[in-house]
Amino acid sequence: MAYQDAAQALVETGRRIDSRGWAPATAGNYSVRLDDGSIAVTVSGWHKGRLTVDGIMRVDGQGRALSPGKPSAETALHLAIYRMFPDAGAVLHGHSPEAVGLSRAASGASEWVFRGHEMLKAFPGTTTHDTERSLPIVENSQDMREIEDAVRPALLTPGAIPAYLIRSHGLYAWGQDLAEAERVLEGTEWLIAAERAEAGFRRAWQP
Ligand SMILES: CSC[C@@H](O)[C@@H](O)C(=O)COP(=O)(O)O
Ligand SMILES: [Zn+2]
Repeated sequence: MAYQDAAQALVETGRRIDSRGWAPATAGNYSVRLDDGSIAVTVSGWHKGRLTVDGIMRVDGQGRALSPGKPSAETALHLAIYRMFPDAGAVLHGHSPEAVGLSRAASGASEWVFRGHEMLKAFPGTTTHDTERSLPIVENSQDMREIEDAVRPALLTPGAIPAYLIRSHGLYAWGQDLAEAERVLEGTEWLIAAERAEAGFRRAWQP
């Protein structure tokens, strides 16, 4: 993707993610891998529902700025995904209350397993509901290297989905392009919301 197209697409993605309540305050960050191997990424501190193309910049594979601005504080996590997965073309990060609530309720757990949902087919390569997929959960840190080191083994496990959850922080999702990354983010958010609803109904109907 060329830079101008990527910047415009990221602005529109930010509006959609914010409209779902997954980008409150200045939370979240987004990126796209460009044709020349550099990365278009959100500038740190922008409200992601109010992005303009001035809120997008370019960095190289080491996170060094190639255009004016301070890249997202979590740029290193985006770069880690691009390094691990050569086919990844876009990374999205949101802070939905549901995803963060799940990560805190499952305190101490290193994963949350989704079983039997038709929505599992939102994950690339999953063709049936009759299976299970694990969402890795890692502890939060202000040291991006710690998060990357903690999550890498789970992400490289065969059958891993292109998403993980940072406890008390938010959800990362990626795909070969922005549309696929958004589908994974949305599918994962839906699965979390459905399981929360299920838990509520089960509680309500307990004798
Ligand atoms: C509400 S602050 C959230 C930030 O600390 C961070 O987690 C985040 O997602 C956005 O940081 P940013 O540097 O704007 O990309
Ligand atoms: Zn964040």
